[in-house]
Amino acid sequence: MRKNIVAGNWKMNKNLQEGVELAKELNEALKNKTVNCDVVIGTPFIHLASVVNSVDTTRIGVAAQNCADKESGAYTGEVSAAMVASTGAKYVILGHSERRAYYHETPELLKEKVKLALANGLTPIFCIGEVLEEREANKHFEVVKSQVEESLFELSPEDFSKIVLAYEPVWAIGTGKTATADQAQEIHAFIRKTLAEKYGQEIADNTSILYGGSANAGNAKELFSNPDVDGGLIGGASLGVDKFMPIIEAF
Ligand SMILES: O=C(CO)COP(=O)(O)O
Repeated sequence: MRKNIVAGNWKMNKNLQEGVELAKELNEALKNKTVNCDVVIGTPFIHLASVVNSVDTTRIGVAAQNCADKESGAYTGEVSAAMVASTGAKYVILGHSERRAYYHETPELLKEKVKLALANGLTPIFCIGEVLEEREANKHFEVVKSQVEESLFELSPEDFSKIVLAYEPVWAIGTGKTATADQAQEIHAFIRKTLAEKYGQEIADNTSILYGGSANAGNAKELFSNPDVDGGLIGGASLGVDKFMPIIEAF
């Protein structure tokens, strides 16, 4: 059966010392506590190794927020999937709308990143989601469908079954405007149906589909109570244990 996952995406926040401190605080808060979801934190690259060494990685999975589309070599400034994996990180967030919009990441490029992440044993948390104009034009279903088709549907069923999806409507990210529980359920169910048509019901049923976009302690319970919402990818509210723990405990 699919897993419930609450994943933090710190984005470009926290210097190294602050990041390690936050990771340690979260580790402490989770100690001796039973929670009903897997917990992941997505840190900047330079934090990865220190954060991995600061937490019980059987309780907290560590994620990079990106990786290169090339294996290795003369690509100044890039960080490969193998390098990410060598830190002990287990996940990589790929296809975030901020990377698509600000760094011009294309479906083709993301396809390469996903392949390399999988080849290096990382679990991709693959982000999809429409912008406001697409939602208003009622195009959100076709947008998310093509996002998964374009970057993921060449994967073998075995590889696809290692993917975690995150539906993040761009209009809800960092805006304080969350999708309603019904809007989230409607599109998550549609995404699962899309997966079932391609890979069969069993793989679709086993794929975790997270919601992201202004999720917080106040709305997490309602969002997560939907049958097709398997957790959250949390930005702002993952930057403090006081805000992140209640979301973890919403399951
Ligand atoms: O983009 C997000 C997570 O990847 C969501 O960010 P916020 O939770 O800050 O809206």
